[in-house]
Amino acid sequence: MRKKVLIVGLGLIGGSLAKAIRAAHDVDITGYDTNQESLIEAKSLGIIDHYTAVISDSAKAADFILLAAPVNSILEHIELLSKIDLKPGVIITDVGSTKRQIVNKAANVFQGRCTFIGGHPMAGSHKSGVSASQPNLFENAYYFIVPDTIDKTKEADQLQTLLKGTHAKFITVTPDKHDDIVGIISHFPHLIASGLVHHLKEHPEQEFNLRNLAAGGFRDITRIASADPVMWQDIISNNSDIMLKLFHSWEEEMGRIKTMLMSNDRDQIKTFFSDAKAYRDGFPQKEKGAIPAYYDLYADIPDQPLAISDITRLIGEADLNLTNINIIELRENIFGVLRLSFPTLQQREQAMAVLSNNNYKTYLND
Ligand SMILES: NC(=O)c1ccc[n+]([C@@H]2O[C@H](COP(=O)([O-])OP(=O)(O)OC[C@H]3O[C@@H](n4cnc5c(N)ncnc54)[C@H](O)[C@@H]3O)[C@@H](O)[C@H]2O)c1
Ligand SMILES: O=C(O)C(=O)C[C@]1(C(=O)O)C=C[C@@H](O)C=C1
Repeated sequence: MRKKVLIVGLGLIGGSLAKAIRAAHDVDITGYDTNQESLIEAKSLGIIDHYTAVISDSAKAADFILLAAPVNSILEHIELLSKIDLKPGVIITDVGSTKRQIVNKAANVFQGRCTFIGGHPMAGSHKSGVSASQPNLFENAYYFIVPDTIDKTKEADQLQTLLKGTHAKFITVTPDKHDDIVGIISHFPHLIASGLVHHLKEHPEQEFNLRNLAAGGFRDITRIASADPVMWQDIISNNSDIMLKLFHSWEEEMGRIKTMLMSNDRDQIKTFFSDAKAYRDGFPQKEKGAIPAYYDLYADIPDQPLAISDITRLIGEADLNLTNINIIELRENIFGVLRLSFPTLQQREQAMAVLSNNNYKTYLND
């Protein structure tokens, strides 16, 4: 019999997981989402087999339940599931970006009656919704597996087998360790990115229309500020104690920079940048999670009508999956640069070949 999977929340992550699971297994997938349109779209794309407006019957029949809604909705669903008579042996997991409250809540309400193993794939996007989902979103990304204190090796293996189509690299950590790690690498940077946008928005020189002048650098560093506010509201409020701890070290860092500028010591300024560059350049290039979120290709575009549509047509005809497109700079009568993002290295290489064969100049900037 085909195993039954219930996915609660069919957005970017739920939809991408459904696609990855389907790619590796012949399973029966039911979707539940408060947004009816997501369900209809998921069904019509063949991501799910069925959808439901109430989860109880599908939950009772499920072998695996994946909670992929925002963090607070995951907490609500854990509570709800604890009141349903679930199938013996069912494995429940989630993808929420914080883990202490989720794993604790599950341990408290399930009381060992069924298996809950927290999860968190370290890949994503500032885009949301099932239409942005991709089967290979998690390829080579780290995927945190976060059991509670009870030994759940056998069930964790079963979960990883279900998720093998993600081609992610599983790493087991405690809830405390998880929230500390993602605090520094994901949540705190998100606060800073949104803070930088506010900083620009509140700047007095608004008659120069600063947001139009903000070029590639500002756009790159603030890309994640375009992510879904509800998702981030839940993440930050669940991890606020760790954010507050990180503010101490951040303020110290800002203080060091300020002192360096006040002394205007040119050697020290150079060392500041060269140390940061050396550390960042040492990040693994071909793995997702750290950098790059996508595989970016840059192409010169002449200031001619239809140049962009010609490039996207060539990429579409080659059956390549363009995950993002961004015009870095385009002024009259000069070349602009188009940043094209692809989900895999291989697709980027194919796009490079297609564009070069059609006389477009392309670059990498990894
Ligand atoms: N986006 C990322 O980069 C990323 C990466 C890893 C983990 N996560 C985590 O994954 C989860 C989902 O994020 P996403 O990016 O897929 O968001 P998304 O907005 O694309 O999808 C969330 C889906 O959940 C649905 N939903 C909201 N409340 C619900 C409820 N009460 N019951 C059922 N469905 C509900 C929404 O309608 C939406 O379809 C979040 O917990 C987030 O923290 C996100
Ligand atoms: O690539 C992005 O846009 C993301 O923000 C992805 C990102 C991250 O911070 O790296 C965001 C939240 C998740 O919990 C995991 C991944």
